[in-house]
Amino acid sequence: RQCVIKKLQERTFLSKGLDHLLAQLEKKDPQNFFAWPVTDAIAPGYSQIISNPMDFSTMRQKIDQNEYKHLDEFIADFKLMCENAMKYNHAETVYYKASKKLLQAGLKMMTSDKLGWMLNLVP
Ligand SMILES: COc1ccc(Br)cc1-c1nc(N)nc2[nH]cnc12
Repeated sequence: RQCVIKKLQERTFLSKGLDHLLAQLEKKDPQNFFAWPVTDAIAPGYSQIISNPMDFSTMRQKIDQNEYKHLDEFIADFKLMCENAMKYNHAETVYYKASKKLLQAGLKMMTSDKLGWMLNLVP
């Protein structure tokens, strides 16, 4: 019973931390390019080129549904989201440049040692 309570506490602890990280990352996307899924209407042929789409609203859903067991799963979705934009868009576009900048700033924030406490939560 105690271990169940402990697991639940750890889980809310992790999701609180991920909530905070997501909010920090969203602030780094002022044009809201990454707030919602990219549609084929916005980007012709996107769904044929990008097989695993990702965006901040989907990451929010996954936090709320406890789908992230570890910080590195959250980081992997963030990287996927940025890499998708760099795959579909050419290097001189505003989207490619915004995603490169977001990726660098986001990883710098998330891989700093002060986040070590989140890395081993919820085994
Ligand atoms: C949700 O996406 C958008 C929303 C509004 C506007 Br304007 C552009 C995009 C968008 N466009 C393209 N070509 N590539 C992307 N990668 C991530 N965002 C995008």
